[in-house]
Amino acid sequence: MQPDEPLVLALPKGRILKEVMPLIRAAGIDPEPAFDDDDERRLRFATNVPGLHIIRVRAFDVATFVAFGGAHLGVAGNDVLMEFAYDDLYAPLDLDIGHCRLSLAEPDPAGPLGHMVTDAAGDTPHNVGHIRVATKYPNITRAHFARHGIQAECVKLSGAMELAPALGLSRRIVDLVSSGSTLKANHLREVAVIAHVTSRLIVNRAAFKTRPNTVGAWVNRFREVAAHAA
Ligand SMILES: Nc1ncnc2c1ncn2[C@@H]1O[C@H](COP(=O)(O)OP(=O)(O)OP(=O)(O)O)[C@@H](O)[C@H]1O
Ligand SMILES: O=P(O)(O)OC[C@H]1O[C@H](OP(=O)(O)OP(=O)(O)O)[C@H](O)[C@@H]1O
Repeated sequence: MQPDEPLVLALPKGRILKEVMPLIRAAGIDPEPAFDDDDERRLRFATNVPGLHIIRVRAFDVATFVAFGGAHLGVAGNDVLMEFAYDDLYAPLDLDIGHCRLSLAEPDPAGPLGHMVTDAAGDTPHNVGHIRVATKYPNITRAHFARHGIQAECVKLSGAMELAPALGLSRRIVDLVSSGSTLKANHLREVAVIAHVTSRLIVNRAAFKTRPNTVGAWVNRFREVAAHAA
């Protein structure tokens, strides 16, 4: 990471992008027009700010790009930050967007999956020394159950976790919940909230130390913008 290299800001390309762009623009950053073109195949974009580029990557990869120094700044949910627990980044600012929760869910006893008291791993609601859970968050899930003295075997999925109980992968899932409508539509119920989730501004620690004037100035700018939006 050379001091004269452009600063790189990593943004998640999925659902959070719509919520984060007003903050980016309020901070005075306008990406080149191609950024808004869904057919554009480039992933790195110049902005109106000389020496500041934006990359558009998957939400789960923002933390990795920033932790490895490929990007200096980024926006990521604390679900992603908890899952990876990178030492090389820090999250100085809650942007108060992307509100949801990371929860444990299981078949709703009153619904058509209510008969599912066991899963392929043999666990029951009353015999849970070892259980199986389908999730995109195996590290958080294992740590959560370990705190309760339970060993969780995780089936790693990248989406559509809510299908797992009906199709026999696992009785339980750990996934993000916002309105609760996805759980309901799949005959599941939320049984425990593991973490409340919002999106954070994240910063590569080394970049913050070696380029305090530029990286620190952006952190301050986003702090002002977030305070004003609140
Ligand atoms: N239902 C939701 N409501 C609010 N925020 C959410 C919700 N689901 C996810 N988020 C937040 O958005 C981030 C990205 O969501 P998700 O992992 O579902 O990716 P995506 O936007 O579907 O894109 P992709 O899976 O293609 O990377 C999550 O890490 C979380 O912080
Ligand atoms: O409680 P709700 O308001 O229904 O939201 C929860 C859903 O939102 C997220 O999925 P998303 O829509 O991002 O799709 P994905 O499975 O492709 O990540 C999450 O994984 C849940 O499936």
